Amino acid sequence: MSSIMELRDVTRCFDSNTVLDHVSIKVEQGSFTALLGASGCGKSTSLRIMAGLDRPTSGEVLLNGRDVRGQNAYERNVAMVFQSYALYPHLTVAQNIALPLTMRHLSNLGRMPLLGSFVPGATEARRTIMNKVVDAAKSLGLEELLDRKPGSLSGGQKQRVALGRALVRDPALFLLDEPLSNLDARLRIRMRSEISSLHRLTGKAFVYVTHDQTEAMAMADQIVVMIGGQVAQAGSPRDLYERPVHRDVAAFIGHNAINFLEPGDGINAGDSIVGLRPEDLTPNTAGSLSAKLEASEYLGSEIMLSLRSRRGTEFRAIAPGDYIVPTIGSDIRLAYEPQRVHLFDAVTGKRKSGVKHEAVT
Ligand SMILES: Nc1ncnc2c1ncn2[C@@H]1O[C@H](COP(=O)(O)OP(=O)(O)OP(=O)(O)O)[C@@H](O)[C@H]1O
Repeated sequence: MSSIMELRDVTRCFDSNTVLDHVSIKVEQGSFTALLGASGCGKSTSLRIMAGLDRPTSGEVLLNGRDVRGQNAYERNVAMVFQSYALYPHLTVAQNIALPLTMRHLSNLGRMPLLGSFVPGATEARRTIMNKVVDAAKSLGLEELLDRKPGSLSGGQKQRVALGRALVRDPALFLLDEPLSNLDARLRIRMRSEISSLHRLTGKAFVYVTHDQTEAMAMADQIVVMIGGQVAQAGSPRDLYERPVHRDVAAFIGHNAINFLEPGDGINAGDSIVGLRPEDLTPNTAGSLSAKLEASEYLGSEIMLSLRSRRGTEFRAIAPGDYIVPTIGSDIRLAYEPQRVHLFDAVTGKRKSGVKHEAVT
């Protein structure tokens, strides 16, 4: 498959501050790529460079295989959706959605409400634009709101208008910068599936910036994990969950924070750090790992157990919802599948393979 967008060895410095450090990212045609990482890791800067709103200090930016470093944002066929919606408060929903088309297809005079009708071709152009606006509004459930002003809309509706404005441009690439972070948790989940549907509907590539791993896991087919201005790992959600190349990636991915156990915590893996997810560790009287039970949280379908190793490390395990929780303070045994153990170098944090590990009983 060919890339619609590629950052090739991009570095971006602001004075002496290197914000992107030799970043390479490939976005395939029609894919959904999430740029995931903590605040300040360089996600937005990468997206702005893709959009043409910022330029790399060195490295290449390829849109459809062509170097676009010399092109401004408006010359690239990409649409960007911001967290802040960036809507014009004095324009109606229809006018906000139509804006990129009116700017492109109507002259200053043609845009004027009355005089515009005397400009040759303007009426026809307006009709075409209105049809596109109505189509976009239909696919986003905004038909009823076309005459309203942004001030009277909810956060979710405003974000839909911002998406509509991107949609009417029929761009080659959609760039979305934390578009859901101003919404409450329930609406975020709903909008998440709406954005996924929009992606399927358009068949275009989406690049989506987020610091929320759940969002990235739920929507993306490629996740690019960025740490400190570098790409730590790029791959499918499953790759990243099952084979994180670094302990920091392992710590970032997964609904429950992964446990890191050190030598002496009960699993002998030489001097490696052992990564074991709570969902891969469960109470079992025949289990090989022993720990003190410190607390339990009943979550309905499962019970989250907080434990402490004999060396003093805190970690967590998950028991099924019908597990009879022993007295707090007692020692319990836990089992895990050996293939679910991740081993990381204690110094570099890099994933190790081929190192044996066994429980110390
Ligand atoms: N115009 C600028 N001038 C100086 N420093 C900047 C500029 N833009 C970004 N930075 C710095 O670059 C770093 C990366 O910023 P960026 O916005 O790309 O991070 P991010 O991962 O998107 O973070 P967030 O999730 O908080 O938006 C930050 O330390 C930021 O302060």
